[in-house]
Amino acid sequence: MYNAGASRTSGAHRSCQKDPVPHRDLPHPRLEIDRQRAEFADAAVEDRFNRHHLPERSAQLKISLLFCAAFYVAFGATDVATLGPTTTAGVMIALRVLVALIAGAGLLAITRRPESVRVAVLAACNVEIVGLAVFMVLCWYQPAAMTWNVMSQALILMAIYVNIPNRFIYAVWIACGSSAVFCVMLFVQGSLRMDDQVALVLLLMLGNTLGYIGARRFHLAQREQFRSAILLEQLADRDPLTGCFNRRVLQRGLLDAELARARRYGTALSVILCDIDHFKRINDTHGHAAGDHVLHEFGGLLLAMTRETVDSVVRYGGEEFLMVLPETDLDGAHALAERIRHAFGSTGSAVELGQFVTATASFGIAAVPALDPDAPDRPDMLVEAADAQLYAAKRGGRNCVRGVAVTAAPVRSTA
Ligand SMILES: Nc1nc2c(ncn2[C@@H]2O[C@H](COP(=O)(O)OP(=O)(O)OP(=O)(O)O)[C@@H](O)[C@H]2O)c(=O)[nH]1
Repeated sequence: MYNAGASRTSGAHRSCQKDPVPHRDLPHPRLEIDRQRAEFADAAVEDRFNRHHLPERSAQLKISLLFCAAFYVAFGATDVATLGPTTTAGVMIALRVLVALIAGAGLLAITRRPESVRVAVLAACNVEIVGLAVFMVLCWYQPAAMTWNVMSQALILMAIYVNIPNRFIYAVWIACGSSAVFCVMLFVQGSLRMDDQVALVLLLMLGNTLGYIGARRFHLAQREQFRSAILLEQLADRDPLTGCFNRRVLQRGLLDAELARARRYGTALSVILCDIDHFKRINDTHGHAAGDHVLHEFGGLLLAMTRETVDSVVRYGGEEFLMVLPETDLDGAHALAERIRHAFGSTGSAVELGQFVTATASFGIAAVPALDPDAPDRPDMLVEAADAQLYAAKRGGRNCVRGVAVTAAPVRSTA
């Protein structure tokens, strides 16, 4: 990968910014799904997926927490009916209220931190773990209602697997762990006949198996859909001949975002408009397919010589390309353009067996200097300035680089 040196600094500010447009395609292995965990294998992609689904997940979680709180407290009536107005019944109701409070705290946390995936996961885990622990205590003190309680446990399992949005792996651990504890309690308590105990254990195993299969299918299907959407978006943003971005990416605000970022952080920004010289002649002499091949090679060279995840290369027109170079000043952009010009002009493109075409390219640069209070605020000003420089390069004999610093202050140009 090309390293532009001192005048092109690292993308330190960029990592904390939200990109309107991805700079390069995510390579396909990063979109792999770990089918056991039912999550994307790459943590960054999984995070992107979670953020995308957070509003819808939070809305569902809020409803689930409300229902949990309401039903936990409502079932307190059965404690009083079974045990009468005793201290044990009072303690049970207090425990039920505790679960409702935990659910309420989760609801409050999600409302206050709607942007946090961690808070949503924590709220789901807390209510599940505390709710199940309290449920075990309630069951322990009501051995006569054990059959009903196993059925309740099976329904709670469904809520954990399906209704309460959580990480699949956490749901599996919490549901299976609580079922195991429940089975141990069933045997230790010994309030049921052995055949009933075995039947109830099988019932819990069935609940977990069905829940596992259903939840896993749901988690995988959601991620497969997300992956397809990403791949389609990548296809829509790319020019199939060169692999560079197409103009749609500019319409989606790539340059606007980079200019806004440069102005905000006081960093430099350069754009280079470049055009293959006498390209029509290549088409006319060697045919359109050969022209396509030269375009393909030129696009590949631009991509290879710019910084992955930082710079963007857009096929701007037929044989014209626009490079957007954040944190790059005029000297840095000029040096890069010279390197590309030299690399392209000195290597031919094999257009047929044993037949090479050599071509040259011209470059026009417009650069916003770092810490410039008069930096332009319209991206079209940059593109127009780069276009004027490209025109000057063409008029100046082609196969050369022209550049200008775009600012309200006196301009400096390079030749
Ligand atoms: N093979 C091929 N040719 C294309 C493509 N897009 C545009 N062109 C051709 O590129 C040529 C551009 O020609 P001009 O605009 O005259 O520019 P030029 O011949 O490069 O001359 P200068 O830019 O002045 O050096 C036209 O003949 C277009 O048909 C493409 O995708 N493939």
